[in-house]
Formats: sequence, structure tokens, C-alpha cells
Amino acid sequence: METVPLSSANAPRLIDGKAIAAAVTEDVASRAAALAAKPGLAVVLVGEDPASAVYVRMKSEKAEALGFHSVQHSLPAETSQDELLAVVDALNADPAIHGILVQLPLPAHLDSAAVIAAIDPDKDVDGLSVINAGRLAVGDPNAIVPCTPLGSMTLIGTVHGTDLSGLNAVVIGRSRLVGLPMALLLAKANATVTIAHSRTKDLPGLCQNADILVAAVGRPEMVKGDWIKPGATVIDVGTSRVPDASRKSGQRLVGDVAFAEATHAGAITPVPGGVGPMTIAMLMRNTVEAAERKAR
Ligand SMILES: NC(=O)C1=CN([C@@H]2O[C@H](COP(=O)(O)OP(=O)(O)OC[C@H]3O[C@@H](n4cnc5c(N)ncnc54)[C@H](OP(=O)(O)O)[C@@H]3O)[C@@H](O)[C@H]2O)C=CC1
Ligand SMILES: Nc1nc(=O)c2c([nH]1)NC[C@@H]1CN(c3ccc(C(=O)N[C@@H](CCC(=O)O)C(=O)O)cc3)C=[N+]21
Repeated sequence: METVPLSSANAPRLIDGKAIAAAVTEDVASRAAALAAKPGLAVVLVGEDPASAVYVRMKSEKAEALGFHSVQHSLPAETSQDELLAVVDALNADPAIHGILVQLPLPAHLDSAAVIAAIDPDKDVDGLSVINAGRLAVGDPNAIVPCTPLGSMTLIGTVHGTDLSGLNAVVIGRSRLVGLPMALLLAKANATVTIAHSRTKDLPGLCQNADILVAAVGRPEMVKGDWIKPGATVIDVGTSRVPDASRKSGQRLVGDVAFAEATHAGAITPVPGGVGPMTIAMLMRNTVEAAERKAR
């Protein structure tokens, strides 16, 4: 009797964010080398959140590896609003810096909207400022687009190309950093977009209609297998650390999607190795583009 191997034929295609990010950063490195002045990236971290510290270090290391001028400001948790604004002002005025990223969330006593508003929009490589959010909303090509949605769109493009006409997309999450700009980019690419959030009724039923499902919530494995439409493309933005006694570190990184249950998805991003590396690659691309604009 013949046995039909179930594994490879029926398993979803894994979208290799790490490899796609490597191709993006290779292009960034050659563009950086072509500039007379190195692209400069400043990353500002306030407080001692260990997960934030890891990401900030990864960003600085990638910038250095690409031949950027890279500076990191690690400020104590008790830094005042005025002290933080003074750091941002100094970076705005520094001609060697083309990109400024203030890691979020900030400690509760700080006003993040005011800090973001203080960043020179031309150096706002996170795309968080009112100016860049507005440019994105009206379709201005000069918008600096937030890195995670930009990277997620590139991953979706590897499956569907750039025209998503006729496809239903559901984005879970409506944050200024991820969910909202993600929905705008999907709509711009002609997808039919639904934005879901904590007040949404029947989230599983809504997701079952999604040809493209983007989960950007921050709740480990919230999206169950039976929420996923057969053949759907699943982009898992969530990164949460959960306890795992079998690991040396005592914890492991999980996404917003119950990955092991997503056997009938068409394509899915793993966590780690999916959206995360693309976020960092797009931060580097936004920075080299800011430096290119400055050099013109
Ligand atoms: N891989 C990467 O590169 C990146 C990963 N991340 C990760 O992505 C996740 C989301 O980040 P971010 O957007 O900044 O987070 P926010 O906390 O700002 O936003 C979370 C969103 O999820 C919604 N939400 C919360 N609970 C539910 C629920 N039960 N059902 C449906 N929606 C819900 C919230 O709804 P409401 O608006 O109603 O409160 C909100 O819109 C986090 O895990 C973060 O670590 C973030 C950036 C980059
Ligand atoms: N102003 C601001 N901009 C951000 O872009 C921003 C932020 N604040 N605050 C926090 C979130 C989170 N975020 C991640 C970036 C890379 C990975 C990443 O590379 N993750 C690796 C794994 C890394 C690990 O092992 O911990 C992966 O998924 O493969 C994850 C998460 C950016 N964020």
C-alpha cells in the first residue's frame, strides 16, 4: 500500500523573513557605500525594559554592520520630559544623523506624543510623526512609512505580488506604529480591508473571511487554527516572551498566532524569523533613504 506524505504537500509555505531581510539589507549596504556621508541612525531608549534593550541593540548592531554612523542613547527610567526633548533636539540639529528612533513604549511619566512630535519629520525613520502619518494617509510618495507595516507588505508581496485586488485583508490591531499604517498600505494595494481591535465582535468569524490576516496585538497565540481560512496568508507581527522551562533562557518568543494549529494556511511567517528581521531591515532602508534625500 502506498502512503501519501502529508507533511510537505499540506504544510503552509513558510515566509522566510530572515532571508528576505538579508536581501533588503544587501541593497541598503550598497546604497550606503555610494553616499559621500555615511547614513547616521540614532536610537534612543529610556528605562531598562529588557526586551526593548534587546531590540535597540539589534538595531544599532545592524546599522554598524551596514557601515552606518550609529549612536545609541540609553537614558535612565527617571529621565524627565525636558531632558528627553533636549536629546531629540540635539539629534535634530546634528548633520551626521539622518534617522532618529525613540523606542516605545516610554515610561508612563513621559508624553510620547510630544516626544514624537519633536522629531524632525525628515529624520522620523519610524514614520510616527503627524506629518508622515498624514503623508501616508493621503498617498504622498514622500511619506516615511513605519518599518513593520512596510516589511510586512514586502512579505505579502512574495506571495501575492503588489496588486491585492479582490483579496480580503483583516488587520487585528489599530496602533499608530503597526495596525493603522498596515491597513492603509493594504488598502493602497487594492485589498478590501477590515480593521479589528479589542472591541470587535466575533473576531474568529471575521478572520475566517480573510485571504490575508495580519495579527498585531501582542497576545501570545491568540489567533487559533480554526480562525484561519484555508489557503490564507498569515502575517504574525506579535512578539511576546512566554515562560518555557525547556529553554536555557527560561523563556521563548511566540507570535499572536497559534503557529502549530495553522496547518491549513497557504503561507505564514514564523516567529522568530518572520516580521521582526524585516522591521529592522526597513529601518535601515528608511535611514539610507533619508540620507539620500539629504544628499540631493
Ligand atoms: N515583529 C516586529 O517587528 C514588531 C512586533 N511588534 C509586536 O506587535 C504587537 C503589537 O504591537 P503594537 O501595535 O505596538 O501594540 P499596541 O498595544 O499599541 O496595539 C495592540 C492592538 O491590539 C488590539 N487588541 C488588544 N487586545 C485585543 C483583543 N483581545 N482582540 C483584538 N484586538 C486586541 C488593541 O486594540 P485597542 O486599540 O482596542 O486597544 C490594539 O489596537 C506586540 O506584540 C509588539 O511587541 C511591534 C512592532 C514591531
Ligand atoms: N519606536 C519604535 N519602533 C519600533 O519599531 C518598535 C518599538 N518602538 N518598540 C518595540 C517594537 C518591537 N519591535 C521589534 C523589532 C524587531 C524584532 C525582531 O527582530 N525580532 C526577532 C527576534 C529577536 C529575539 O530573539 O528577541 C525575530 O522576530 O526574528 C522584534 C520586534 C520594534 N518595535
